[in-house]
This record gives sequence, structure tokens and C-alpha cells, in this order.
Amino acid sequence: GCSADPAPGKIRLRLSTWNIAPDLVSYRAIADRYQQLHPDVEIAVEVTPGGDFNQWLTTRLAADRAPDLIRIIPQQFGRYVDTGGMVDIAQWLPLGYGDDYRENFWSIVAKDGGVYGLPQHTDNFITFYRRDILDRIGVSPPPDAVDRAWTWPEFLDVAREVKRATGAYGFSVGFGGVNNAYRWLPFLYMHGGRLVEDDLVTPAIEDDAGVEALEWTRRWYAEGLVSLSNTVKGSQGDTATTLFATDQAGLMLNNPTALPTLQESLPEEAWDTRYMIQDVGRASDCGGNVLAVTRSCRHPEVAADFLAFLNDPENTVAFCRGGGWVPVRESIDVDEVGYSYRPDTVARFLVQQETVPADMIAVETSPTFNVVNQVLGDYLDLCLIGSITPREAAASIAEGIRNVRH
Ligand SMILES: OC[C@H]1O[C@H](O[C@H]2O[C@H](CO)[C@@H](O)[C@H](O)[C@H]2O)[C@H](O)[C@@H](O)[C@@H]1O
Repeated sequence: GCSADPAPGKIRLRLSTWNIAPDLVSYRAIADRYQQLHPDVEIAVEVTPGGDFNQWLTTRLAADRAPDLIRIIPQQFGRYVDTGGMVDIAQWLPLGYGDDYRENFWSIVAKDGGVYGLPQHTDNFITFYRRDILDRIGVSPPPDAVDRAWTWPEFLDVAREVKRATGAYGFSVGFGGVNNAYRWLPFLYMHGGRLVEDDLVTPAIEDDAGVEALEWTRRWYAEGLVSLSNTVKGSQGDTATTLFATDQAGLMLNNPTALPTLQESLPEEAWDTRYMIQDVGRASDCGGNVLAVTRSCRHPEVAADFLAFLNDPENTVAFCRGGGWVPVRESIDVDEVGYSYRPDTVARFLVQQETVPADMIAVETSPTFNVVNQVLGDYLDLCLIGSITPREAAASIAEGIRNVRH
């Protein structure tokens, strides 16, 4: 909380965010500008632990020592709103502040007449490839159009050849760790499957499409095309990018968090991107974050004012430019953002955004999804490592969804 003021008369706020270098720079710059306008406020930018996020935040909230402001993924946010961890900031926002946000994203924070945070940006997955490795095996990337992306069979054929060339794996996937099972759902949806019905609570994963999607993903590991250190739970934040940047995988399905590592570790000409792989349909990840004020904050009116400033159109543009993120404000013309690194790749994230399924977003941002996400991660991983069959995994995931108290 902001109980310990460092200088007399100063209001101290702590903002906690993922360890993503360009974002830390952007948040610091925005906080500095706010401090200049409000000399009585001091803002510290801190780094959130990745793997044990839920344990960390739950304990901090219980002890009333959570950061004042938290960057949190939409897939986990509902649970903290439900349990009173996040503050309704509606009364401190300028009138109509939400009008500019795309509806899908605004609905994540606007609940029961209150506003429990602000959606800051989104992102998704596209296909990365190592140019040098594809050149070596004489394979060309697919055409540069979202509807001409590699299909499942084409992608696995290329991945098998790439595996022979790397002597290790074919591709890596930006699962990023134990909290991110939902990043598998685009594969289910692009195969025509669904996790739940329209009511968001009745399981729908046990049909043919669901079992086939699980089977297909299982094959990645059974054939050694993907490392067993790169399952949902086996992965740590940067696993996918590290495998790709160290020549162990020549292809990668990942989001813009890969960019800072690639910038540091590979020459620009060594890699490029195309659109996300596709099957009978197209889909990609519902990435990004919400920024919220926690109940530990002693000065929620100041924290809310800072949040409104941080998310104003100008600061949103600056933030998205630095990190390669997709803005969720209607008024921002993305062509004018002027992305600072690999704008060609960022342009693909922007186009790919249109393929993120609305029904997938709806379930991922529903209040109980946090629990469903854990169940999905448990059985998905057991299936990927071959301990249970795809059909058993589908049945257990469905049972887990049924057991969640709605
Ligand atoms: O579940 C925690 C994950 O959170 C981060 O990822 C999220 O934030 C990223 C930056 O906004 C965004 O690209 C991604 O779509 C979000 O899921 C973090 O980068 C991950 O390491 C972490 O596992």
C-alpha cells in the first residue's frame, strides 16, 4: 500500500508491472511527466513476479500490502474484482472516459455499474521464422497475407524439416508459464472447437473438434517438434524466445514480448514474421493487460487520476510505440503510432488482431475463468507430456469446468 510516505507531505504510489524492458522505460517516463504536473506525488515502478503471480497478489492483498497499481491480465482480473481486491474508480474518471475503448475490452473492467480498472493494450500471436534456417533447408515462408498463412499440415511439414536442420526442435510456443493455459485456446478455436457454449459455463470441449485439437497439440511433443520444457507449465516467461534465439527452434508462435530479446540477441536479417498459422478457421491469442487500483491503496483518488493520465490517448500511443503493443482505444490511428522496432512485424500483430474470436474473449474474461484456466493447464500439460489421452484430457477439462462454482 502507500502507507509509508518517503518524503513528508508526498503521496507515494507503487505500480507493479511485468519485467518487459521497453514497458518499464515507458511507465517511468509517464510517471515522471505525472510527477512534474503533481509534485506532491511520487510513483515507484516495480516488477511483478511472473510464475507465482496469483499466490503473490493474493497474499499481498490479504496482508494489505499489494502494490497500489497492478498490471494484470484480463484472464485473471475477474477473480480479483469478484473478491474485492480491485477498487471501483468510476467516480474519479473524467466523464465518458470509457467511450473511446473498444467494447470487448471495456467490458473487462466495467462490471455492475462500476469501473474496476482500465484496459491498456492488447496483443496476440503470429508466426516467427528464422530466415537463415529456412534458407538452409530451401523452404520459403508463406505468402504475407492473413488468409494465406501456413495451415496446420503445412506448418508441421516445415517444422519437421526445421527440426532436422536445428538438430533440436522445429518450433517453440509462447505459453510463458503456469498461468497461461488460455494461450492454447486459439488452436482449439481455429480448429472449429470451443471451450464452452454461449452461456459461458457449459463445457463444449469434448466434441470431435476439441479432442482433435488436443491430439494435434500432443503430436508436437510426441514427435519432438517442440521441447518438453515448452509445455504450458514447463515454460517460463522467455522459454520460447530463448529456444528460437539460440538456434534450437527455427519457428516460433509468439506475441510481441519476444521483440526485446530478439533485438538484443539476433541480427535483424536473421528473422522475420508471417501471420499466425491457420486451420479450418483463424484465431490468435487474447493478450494484453488491464491496469487497476488495488484495495491496499490509501489514495485511490490519486491512483485513479494517474491511471487516467497513463491511459490518455497521447500516453497510450507512446506506450504502444515502445512495446509494439496494439492499442484498444478507437480514436488511435495505428498507422500514426510510429512503432520504434520492426514496424513490419507490429503491422502483422495489428492485422492479426481481427482474428481473435469474440466468443473466446468472452469466456477468457468471464469472472470464473481464473479457475478454469488452472484446470485447463493441469490436464493440458498431462496430455502434452503423454500421461493421459486427448479424450481423457477433454473429459477432465469438461468436468473441471462443471465443478467451478458460477
Ligand atoms: O500470466 C502472466 C503473464 O503475463 C505477462 O503476459 C501478459 O502481459 C504481456 C505484456 O502486456 C502480454 O504480451 C501478454 O499477452 C499477457 O499475457 C508476462 O509477460 C508473462 O511472462 C506472464 O506469464
